[in-house]
Order: sequence, then C-alpha cells, then structure tokens
Amino acid sequence: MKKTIALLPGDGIGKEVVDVTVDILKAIAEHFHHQFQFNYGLIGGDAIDQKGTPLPEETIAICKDSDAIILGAVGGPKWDQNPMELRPERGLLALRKELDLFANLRPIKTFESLLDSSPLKKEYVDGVDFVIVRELTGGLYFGKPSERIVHEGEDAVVDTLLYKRYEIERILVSAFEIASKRRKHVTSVDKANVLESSRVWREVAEEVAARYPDVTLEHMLVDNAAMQLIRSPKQFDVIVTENMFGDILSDEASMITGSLGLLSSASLSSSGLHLFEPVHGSAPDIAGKNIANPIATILSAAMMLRQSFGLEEEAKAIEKAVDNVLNAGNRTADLAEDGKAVSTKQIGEEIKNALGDDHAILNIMEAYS
Ligand SMILES: NC(=O)c1ccc[n+]([C@@H]2O[C@H](COP(=O)([O-])OP(=O)(O)OC[C@H]3O[C@@H](n4cnc5c(N)ncnc54)[C@H](O)[C@@H]3O)[C@@H](O)[C@H]2O)c1
Ligand SMILES: CC(C)[C@H](C(=O)O)[C@@H](O)C(=O)O
Ligand SMILES: [Mg+2]
Repeated sequence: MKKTIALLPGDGIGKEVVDVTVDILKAIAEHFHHQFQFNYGLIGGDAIDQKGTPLPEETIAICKDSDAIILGAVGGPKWDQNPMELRPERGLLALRKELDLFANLRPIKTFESLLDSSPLKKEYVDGVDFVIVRELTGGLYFGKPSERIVHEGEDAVVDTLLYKRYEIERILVSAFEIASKRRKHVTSVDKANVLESSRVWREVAEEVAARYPDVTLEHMLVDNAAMQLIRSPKQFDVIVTENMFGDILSDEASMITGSLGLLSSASLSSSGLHLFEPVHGSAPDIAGKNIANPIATILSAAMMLRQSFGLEEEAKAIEKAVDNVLNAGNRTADLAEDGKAVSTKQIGEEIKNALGDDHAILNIMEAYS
C-alpha cells in the first residue's frame, strides 16, 4: 500500500516524539511491505519564526495533498506574549477548523503493566476502557466575539460559546456510532443547570439517542463528571462533550493511565482526511532533553493506520509492541522510578525492535500455516 503522510512536528517535545514515531512507521512499512511517503510541514512557533504565521498556506496544502496527518505539539514560552493571532496554538486551531476535524477521539485505557503508575488505587483503574469524544471545531474555542470590549462603560472581556445545531448533532452521532460498537453506553457531559448551549445539547442528545435504541444515554453535569472520573472511572464507556470540557476532562483522565504521555488521539473529519496527535502539549519543561514519553504519539500513529488506512494488523503490531516494551519494564521519566528511566529514543528503539519480534513470529506462523 502506498500512502502519503503529512508530518507536523511543531514545537518542544513535538519534534522528539514525532521523530521516534516516524522511525516506527518506517519499520512498519518495511515489515509489511508498504510505501509511506512523509511530507514535513511547519506549524506553531517554528512556523511563526520562519514564515511569520502559525499556519502557513503551504502547510495546509501539504496536509490536503496527504492521506493522513500526524502532529506533535505546538506552543512554548517563547511565543506566550505574542498577540493572539500570532500564538502557536492558533495554528493548530486554524488547521482543525480548515480541515473540519470536528470529532476528537481520546481513548483512555489502562495498561496492565502500569496499574501501579496511576495516582489512583489499582482496583479503581484496573480495566478502565473508555473514549472521550470531544467536539473540536466549535464552542468556546471558536465563537465570536472573543475580545476585550468596553461594556457598560467598564473595561470588559467577552468569549462566546457558539454552536450550530448540526455541529452538536454530528458529534453526538459520532459518539453513538462509537458506543454502538462498544459497551453501548453514552455519557453526555454538559452544564445544563447553567448554560443554554448545554440545554440545547441535551435536547439534541435525546433526539439522537432515539435513533440508537440499543445504546443508553446518560446526562452528567461537567463538575460531577470531573469527580466521577476519579471516583469510579470504570463506569464510563463513551463520554461526549463540548470542546473545552473535553480538553479539560481528557487531561484529567490521563492520570487514570499514569501519564499524559500515554494518551493518543484522532481528530476526524467527514472528508476522510484525519489528523492524529497526542493529547499532551509541547512540554517546555522537558523539551530538548530526550526524556519525553513518545508512546502517545506512537499510539496515535497506530490509530492512523487503523482509521485512515484500514491497516488493522499493522496497528495491532504497534500496540502489541508498546505493551511488550512496557511489560518488559521500560519506562520513560514520567513513569520511571528515580534513576531507572530510559530515554525517548531508547524506548522508541525498544518498540521498534519489539515490532520486529512480533512480525518475525507472524512470519514463522505464516511459514507453518
Ligand atoms: N495539542 C497541542 O499541541 C497542545 C496540547 C496542550 C498544550 N499545548 C501547548 O503546550 C505548551 C505547554 O503546555 P502545558 O505545560 O500546559 O501542557 P503539556 O501537555 O505540554 O505539559 C503538561 C505536563 O505534562 C508533562 N508532559 C506532557 N507530555 C509529556 C510526555 N509526552 N512525556 C512526559 N511528560 C509529558 C509536561 O512535562 C508537563 O509537566 C503550551 O504552549 C500549550 O499551549 C499544546
Ligand atoms: C493547544 C491547545 C489549543 C489544544 C486545545 O486546547 O485544544 C490542546 O490543549 C489540546 O488538547 O489539543
Ligand atoms: Mg488540551
């Protein structure tokens, strides 16, 4: 199979984790006889420095000419004082909007070998397996006006939480579709006791639920949801929620698994061109030290192989290799005991090698079948 993959490493640890992921994808291409062409694009702070904009036109073109996109992370203190339009994060937000990547899937599944790495007790996190379906192109992130104003003669500020009804409907449909292939339970998270947008969200959720009689719908207020994620995370199957609620809840949920450096994500559009990115950011506090955990990005690449290219066996090979390497005790600094950490590159090598082992086993099985 021949595929073109746009690579947008971005800033900080984005570059480090994408580098390692590309090595693994190259190994997959070799083992399974595929051709992956990688096209690099600038985004975020780097793009501001080199092109004067966080999302250059050529980056959009590279993405549109590709079959899938992998992004590292954007942002960093160097650009924190920039005006809003010249912040690295604007590049990512503009790309999500431009490509209509409205459905952000963030799976939260604990690893058997990392049950003791969660700050939560083992019996609460063992067996956790849910997906946050975060609306990604609307809500508080994109509503206008969003500006400083003078209101009733006072200096003031306004952000707008705006949704068109169809935007709420399509993300709920995505969540119900996913749930219908899983344990058939949707928790729709909102703030309907305060926000009108949440009341419409609930109405639409009920309408969509009526089309999926096998799937149960539960409404949960976001403050309660934040608590329930810690109290009993196993109750969740699919959580669907507004853009900003989803952003916050997914970082919180990462600690069920033990580290933000483990959480992968897929940002899907109805056009079929999807973007895959770790949930974490550019982590300026650890950038450039070769200590970041690349697993979130590696697993995002596995999601890409499955979701965009239909390469189930290849996706599983990566997931299995990650499991094997964790089972063997390899840990980056975010998960390791003092003095026992392996580097970003080392764990990437281990995963690459484990891939080879698994494929060697597959070859042997093929030879004898
Ligand atoms: N999708 C994105 O590109 C994205 C996401 C979140 C934040 N950001 C940006 O990143 C910058 C830093 O933001 P932040 O510090 O609030 O969030 P962050 O996710 O970058 O980091 C939060 C904490 O988690 C740790 N961490 C994150 N990823 C890790 C990994 N792979 N391995 C080990 N540890 C990891 C960091 O060291 C830090 O202590 C900001 O400019 C922010 O806007 C970008
Ligand atoms: C960088 C930022 C704009 C982004 C978001 O808030 O969506 C990030 O936190 C994420 O979760 O992908
Ligand atoms: Mg976030």
